[in-house]
Amino acid sequence: MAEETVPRKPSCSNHPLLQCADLILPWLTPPELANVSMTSTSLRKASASITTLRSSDASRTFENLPVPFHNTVDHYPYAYFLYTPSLILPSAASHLLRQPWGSSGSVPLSSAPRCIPSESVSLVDELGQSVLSGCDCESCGDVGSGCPCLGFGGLDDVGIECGPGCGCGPDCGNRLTQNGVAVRVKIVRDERKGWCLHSDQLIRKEEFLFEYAGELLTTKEARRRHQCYDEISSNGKLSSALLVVREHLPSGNACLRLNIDATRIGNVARFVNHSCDGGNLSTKLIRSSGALFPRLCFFASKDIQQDEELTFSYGEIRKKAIGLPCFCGSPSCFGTLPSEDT
Ligand SMILES: C[S@@+](CC[C@H](N)C(=O)[O-])C[C@H]1O[C@@H](n2cnc3c(N)ncnc32)[C@H](O)[C@@H]1O
Repeated sequence: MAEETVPRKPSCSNHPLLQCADLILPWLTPPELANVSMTSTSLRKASASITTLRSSDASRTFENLPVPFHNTVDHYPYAYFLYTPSLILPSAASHLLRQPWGSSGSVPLSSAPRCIPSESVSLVDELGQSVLSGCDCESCGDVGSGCPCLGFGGLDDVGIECGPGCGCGPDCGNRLTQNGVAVRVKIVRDERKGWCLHSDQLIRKEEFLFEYAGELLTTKEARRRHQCYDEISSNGKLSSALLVVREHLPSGNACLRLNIDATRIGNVARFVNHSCDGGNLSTKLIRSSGALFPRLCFFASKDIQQDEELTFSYGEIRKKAIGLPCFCGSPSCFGTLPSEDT
């Protein structure tokens, strides 16, 4: 005899969105997640667990070490931005509209592009001699090994590492800055400065910390975005992270301008705040043999204790200007943050 079938009311766990919540929710922005969480108790719980996972690692598992958020001053659990562990060209960035963040399964590290896909280049001096040719070594971390990349001199304030133009592989010891964030850091909320990057371990003077990753822009596009960000950030709604770096080329007459925007897509370096006394970080451009562009890398300019905030100088203030207020707290504080107009 056939059993009597009682039509069931659809339960919450049968909600189509809940059944694939783990697949969909990690792709949502914070406002979208908040909207979804209001629709049922189960989705509220699922959204809460996404938020917990997001605040436990800003790097979306792209880095070797998790980078947690800590906030005891207001209700923001994390800052929302897309993550890239290395420089990215705008053509690639424009395709990157969303990125999963907060799924219980992690994104495999191998899917993270570590270097911008660049064509092999060779830099030449005024006589047309190649000054950065790469090496044929299979392994050249040893200073005594005679690797030409280690012995190179000629560009002031520019470090040289092995790169795509070399015969060695990713494990070569002369690729110190090419493996993502090298020290334990955390992102701490401050009432006046917003998010701040802090050390979560003792860091020794001259140790490498991380590079400044983001979108590599043309100067025209950087100027356009600067103007746009200035307008929005004047009402306190945006913390822009567009950095301009100038590299003087060997001839002394030419200057390469790098515009790196980490506002929408970036890495942990986008949380480093300004300090008028220069802070505890110094920057250096690192060229890798065969890579088209140098990368801006951060090193400790002094010993840094665990929990100390990591800061550097955003630039000089040459004239009195009306700008965003500076709260660096150093005795030499100028009162205003450096910008293109100061
Ligand atoms: C690159 S972001 C740094 C991270 C930023 N605090 C955040 O919450 O995302 C630069 C912005 O941080 C803030 N900032 C950086 N240094 C500061 C300082 N010394 N005093 C006040 N605000 C600062 C300004 O809003 C600036 O536009």
